[in-house]
Amino acid sequence: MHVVVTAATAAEWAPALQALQQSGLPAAASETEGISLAGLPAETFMLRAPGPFGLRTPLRISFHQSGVGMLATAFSLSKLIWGQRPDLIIQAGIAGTFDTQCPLSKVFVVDNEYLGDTGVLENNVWRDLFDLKLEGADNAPFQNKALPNPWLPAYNLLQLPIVDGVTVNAISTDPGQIARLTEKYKPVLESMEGAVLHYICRETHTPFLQLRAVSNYVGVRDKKQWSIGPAIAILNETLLELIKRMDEEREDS
Ligand SMILES: O=C(O)c1cccc(C(=O)CC[C@H]2O[C@@H](n3cnc4c(=O)[nH]cnc43)[C@H](O)[C@@H]2O)c1
Repeated sequence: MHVVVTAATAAEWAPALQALQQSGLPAAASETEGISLAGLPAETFMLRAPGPFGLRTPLRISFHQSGVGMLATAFSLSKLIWGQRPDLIIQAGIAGTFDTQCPLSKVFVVDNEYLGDTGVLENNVWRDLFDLKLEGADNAPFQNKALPNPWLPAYNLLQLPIVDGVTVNAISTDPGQIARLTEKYKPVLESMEGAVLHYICRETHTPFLQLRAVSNYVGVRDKKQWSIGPAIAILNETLLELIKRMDEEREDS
């Protein structure tokens, strides 16, 4: 089984990569493109030896940097999927939250994703592709105007809290925009790549999981109030725990 961990920036998965490098697990040069963008060693880690009689294939973990935003992510994830056909893609990243009661650094998995800035803002009313009748509510890959993750029951092995997310090209700063997105989609998280993962993986039938740690409250522009370091630390601890659980579950099966 080949699992690819992808993030907008290499910084978001660097602690997990480092932990695997220091673990002594066998590492092989990976064909994963994108990782070289970060100037980091291209490696694929093999967890556990194949089972008795060599019947079980090892769990292969490799790392991929998609770039920030929808455009870079769409290109690099498409290339990754068509080139390597991974068995699972885990998008690991930081995110803003719309929930002012949510503690910073909390880790979630995302079910429904929405495109938060594809449409038109007219007289202060936000109309998305479905309102504009440019897309059908259930036209693939959409389902009920959203991009849900049907693989969540299979891969949310740590039973992390499940929330919905909205994806934007430009981080939301305007209170009016934040209110419109909150009212229309009721998202807990905002990212710049999530919906792309859901869209492309649904289209290509590639299992996926979006794992996000909260780094900031949406709309807060003072970077000193962001909590990027702690969010990345807990995100990577969770990622390693998930990989370990995945490996154990394969051992049991
Ligand atoms: O501070 C800025 O001006 C700025 C402009 C563009 C991007 C950033 C990032 O730090 C984004 C990195 C990464 O983090 C995700 N992210 C984190 N918080 C949010 C948010 O409130 N809204 C949307 N995305 C967010 C995003 O997925 C980026 O890839 C800073």
